[in-house]
Amino acid sequence: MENIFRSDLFAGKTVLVTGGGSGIGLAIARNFGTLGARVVIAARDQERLIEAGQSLREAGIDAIELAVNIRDNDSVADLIEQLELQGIGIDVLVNNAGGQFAAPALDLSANGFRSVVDLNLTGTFLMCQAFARHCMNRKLPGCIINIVLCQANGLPGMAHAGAAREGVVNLTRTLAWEWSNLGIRVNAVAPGTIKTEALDQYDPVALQEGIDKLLIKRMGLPEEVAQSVAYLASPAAGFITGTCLALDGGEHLTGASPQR
Ligand SMILES: CCCCCCC/C=C/C(=O)SCCNC(=O)CCNC(=O)[C@H](O)C(C)(C)COP(=O)(O)OP(=O)(O)OC[C@H]1O[C@@H](n2cnc3c(N)ncnc32)[C@H](O)[C@@H]1OP(=O)(O)O
Ligand SMILES: NC(=O)C1=CN([C@@H]2O[C@H](COP(=O)(O)OP(=O)(O)OC[C@H]3O[C@@H](n4cnc5c(N)ncnc54)[C@H](OP(=O)(O)O)[C@@H]3O)[C@@H](O)[C@H]2O)C=CC1
Repeated sequence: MENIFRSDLFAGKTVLVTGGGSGIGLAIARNFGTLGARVVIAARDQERLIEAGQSLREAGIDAIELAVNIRDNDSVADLIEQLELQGIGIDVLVNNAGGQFAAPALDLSANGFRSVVDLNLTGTFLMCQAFARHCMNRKLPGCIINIVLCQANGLPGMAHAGAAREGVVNLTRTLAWEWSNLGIRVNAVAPGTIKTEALDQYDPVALQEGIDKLLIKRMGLPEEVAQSVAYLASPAAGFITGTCLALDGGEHLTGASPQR
């Protein structure tokens, strides 16, 4: 897909993308790298992360991979400490790591609910907090973009994820308030169904039914998410904070979420 941005837009900037070893996160990292940024990709699966890092470097991108489990505060602190020890300052944080499983609310165990909230809400908060402290230490501004998912009409079949992601949208607004005096802009992007390998875990018939109900009848592309994220991180979005951008083929209007 054509890149609409200037190729040196993020020269001199460093962008940290959680879950950057696969799917949407890797597309986001590749896009920032193509636009001149150094990128740090962080996730749990080291093998996949290294392979992703190599693919970025082969494309001429300055890429570093580091391990993190965003659900674990010590792991998050360790990630930031490693970056600081290496003299790497982060300008943009993209909280992309996340996920869930499909299950009717009546069947969800307390632990199953908690694990999805832990990953998507608590994990995102821990990363945001560590990043804000890092910005304070550097005495420099920053930018956070939280990837959520289209939950505006509720998320039947994924109550835990809907609650967690709506929590992240509210967190986005609150942190935009609290950290405006630090020069940190905080925004979110809410994708609908985006064509990545992670969709293999969902029923293809249900997926197609959802797409048929959209205003734009196709899946979104990871590159489309990546360009929206780049826009929100760019100076062109310098007056935007506390928002959530729906990138979903109109799903937030049509309520096309299938019974998952
Ligand atoms: C119809 C299609 C709609 C498509 C919409 C598409 C929109 C969204 C797309 C995406 O988000 S793409 C997704 C990207 N990746 C993922 O979703 C995978 C992420 N999953 C995970 O990381 C983990 O599975 C998890 C959800 C965080 C859970 O990990 P954890 O290590 O905490 O799990 P466990 O310790 O194994 O289990 C904890 C608890 O949860 C229950 N559980 C786990 N998986 C399932 C499952 N598939 N079904 C039911 N229950 C599950 C598990 O049983 C444990 O509960 P207890 O048994 O202890 O009560
Ligand atoms: N594809 C879609 O249709 C949509 C996806 N989304 C969201 O976009 C994001 C990316 O999705 P997508 O690329 O499709 O799926 P992926 O499964 O490829 O991406 C999820 C990423 O999160 C990382 N991750 C998961 N748990 C943790 C953890 N505890 N700590 C650190 N990293 C973690 C995974 O890496 P690892 O396992 O190595 O840790 C993986 O790289 C997710 O938050 C997803 O829910 C939102 C709407 C739609």
